Amino acid sequence: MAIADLNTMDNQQNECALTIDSAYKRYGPNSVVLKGLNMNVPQGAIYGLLGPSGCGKTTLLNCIVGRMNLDSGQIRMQAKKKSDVGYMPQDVALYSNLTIKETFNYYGGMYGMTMEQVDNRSGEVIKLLELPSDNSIVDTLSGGQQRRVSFGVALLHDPQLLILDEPTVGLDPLLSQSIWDHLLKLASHHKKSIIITTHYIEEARQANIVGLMRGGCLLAEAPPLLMSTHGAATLEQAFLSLCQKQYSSSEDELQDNPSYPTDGPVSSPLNENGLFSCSRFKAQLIKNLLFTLRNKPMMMFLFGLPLLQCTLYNLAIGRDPEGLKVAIVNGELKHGLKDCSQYPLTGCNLDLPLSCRYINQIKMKTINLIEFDELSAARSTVERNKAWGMIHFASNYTEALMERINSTFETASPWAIDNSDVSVWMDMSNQYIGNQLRKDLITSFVDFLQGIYRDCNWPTQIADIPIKIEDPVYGPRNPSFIHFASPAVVIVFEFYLPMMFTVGVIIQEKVAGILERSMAAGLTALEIVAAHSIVQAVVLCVQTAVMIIVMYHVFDSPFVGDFYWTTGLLLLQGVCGMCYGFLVSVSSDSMTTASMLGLGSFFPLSLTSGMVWPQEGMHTILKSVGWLLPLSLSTEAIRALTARGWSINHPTVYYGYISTIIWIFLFILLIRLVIKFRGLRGK
Ligand SMILES: Nc1ncnc2c1ncn2[C@@H]1O[C@H](COP(=O)(O)OP(=O)(O)OP(=O)(O)O)[C@@H](O)[C@H]1O
Repeated sequence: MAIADLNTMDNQQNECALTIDSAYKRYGPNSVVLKGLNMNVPQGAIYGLLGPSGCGKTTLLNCIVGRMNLDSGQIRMQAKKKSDVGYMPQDVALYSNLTIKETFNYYGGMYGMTMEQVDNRSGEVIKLLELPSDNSIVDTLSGGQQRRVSFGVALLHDPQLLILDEPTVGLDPLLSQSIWDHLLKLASHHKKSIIITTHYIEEARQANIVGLMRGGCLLAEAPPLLMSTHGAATLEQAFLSLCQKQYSSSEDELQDNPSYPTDGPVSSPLNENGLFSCSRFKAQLIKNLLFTLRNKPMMMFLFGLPLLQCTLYNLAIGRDPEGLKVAIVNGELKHGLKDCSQYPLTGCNLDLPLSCRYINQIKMKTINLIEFDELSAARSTVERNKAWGMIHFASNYTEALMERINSTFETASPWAIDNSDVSVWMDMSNQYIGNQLRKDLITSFVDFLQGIYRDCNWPTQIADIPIKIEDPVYGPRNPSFIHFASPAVVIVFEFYLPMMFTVGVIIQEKVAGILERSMAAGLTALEIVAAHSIVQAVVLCVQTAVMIIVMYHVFDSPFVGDFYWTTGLLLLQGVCGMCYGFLVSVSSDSMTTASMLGLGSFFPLSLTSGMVWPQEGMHTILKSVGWLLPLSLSTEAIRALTARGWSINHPTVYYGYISTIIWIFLFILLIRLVIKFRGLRGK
């Protein structure tokens, strides 16, 4: 039973609401879904597309409404604009935290309806579909109620062509029948054309025309009665015999056929309704605001995270370690450290044990000394990780030190030199703590020696190393790691927070099929970007303010530069992060891929930004290309602005601006390329 044999409609071409010729579509070389499918949907008829699961019904509808393109073939439609079509996808595809009314307002905006029109139509639809109160949040509705809202969205703007992907799944038989009655009325009284997919033969019987689909081909299309009289007693039998015929034919071999036609892509003839419409933009913006404001975990994430991260950063990082334990063996004190309490710690008493004065100086650095009699016991404590190092004073330390002080390089004896050395063994497995202890021991010694010189009225400069560190040109006298890293931390947060927000919102909508449904209703990429950017801009301003207050006011990261240029660069960095977020969103089809792209880039970008280590200390290769990355030059610019007070005239600052602007344009270019080659939805 060929299609031509069953096609009894004269001059159908002229009366068709939709005609499809030789449609081919595949998802991959071994996944051909549509195989030369032909289809004719008459004007003012219900066309029941009947076929088993996986035969390609949804793929076909997606190509008709413009959610994806055919690889080859032709689609002709009487409907010209996307708003002439009402589409109900298989998934519910609704914003879960909007009310029914807000959902209708949103789609009304997509279709360019006035508020009054939306109010009137939504009232009719709610009544017809027996929906609960229009203030009910979609998420609180049952599965069946959500499907009815989704159906209501397709009916809302009274389109001339309705495309419904399994609208009656999950509905009770009475409601299903009332929906079918309404569809029959729409077709017969209002001359609406309706394509409806279903698995159920019983249901398809009510359609004016039934298209039997299997394995990507339309086996036959005709009124149900006529189909059953063409050699088969029932619709079921007609379907069965067609399936058997197809099985013995060679159509199934198409998958391996190297001559798969690829003269496409062939897109839906429905035009885009213009690149930008105020009505759609407004609907999208209101929806974004409601979606963000109602999403409490997201609100906490957006505003709580910068606060928490900046506070934690300041509390957890950059402080000098305190109370470090060090073992001590003092050979010149008979009864151990308690002897020190008998001796004065000031004055020019050069015959008393001077090691006590040095020990006192060490204690001022908040080092905790643990006393031992034997070197072996002290060493074992360090080896057992109970102390970070050990110090040893020889039994005649004071005598040797005084001889060393009083001698010249000609008269100093090896005995004096040996015994006046304070021997130190360190646990250097922790570089930061090891270096800190070493520095503390050396500076304590200089302070101790200068104290003796002062008390003995000798010139104290002699006891110092002959380098005079004057006031710094930039920065404080004792800079900390936290001050070094804070520009990079601010830049990294400023880049990644908008990136995560953008990815979170877009991918969530994409995965749920909501984005595609809105785009099938006419929403354009420009409107999506514009509406998201406005919400993102507000969020970004608040996040930036939070970070500036916490980093530079609550805590004491240096900020000596121009406030406006600094804030400007931070906001620009946020825009750059948002653009990267859009790029990740259009390149990913799932939250997992998006997370991998986001997290995968976080470490390389933050490590090379100078957050952990100065760029000057990186490997030569990295140093030569690292400045090309999006966070490197902007981090240096923020450091120059906040810590050095340089202005926009300085190359370090304007290079930061230029680099960020170039990256923004680069991301936009990449977004356009990805959309061009794989579409917003992906292939
Ligand atoms: N994005 C995709 N990538 C790869 N294969 C896909 C994709 N979408 C669908 N397919 C495959 O294409 C075939 C047809 O799927 P489609 O959803 O069009 O079938 P269907 O007839 O609508 O099924 P159902 O009635 O169960 O919804 C299936 O084998 C499916 O696995």
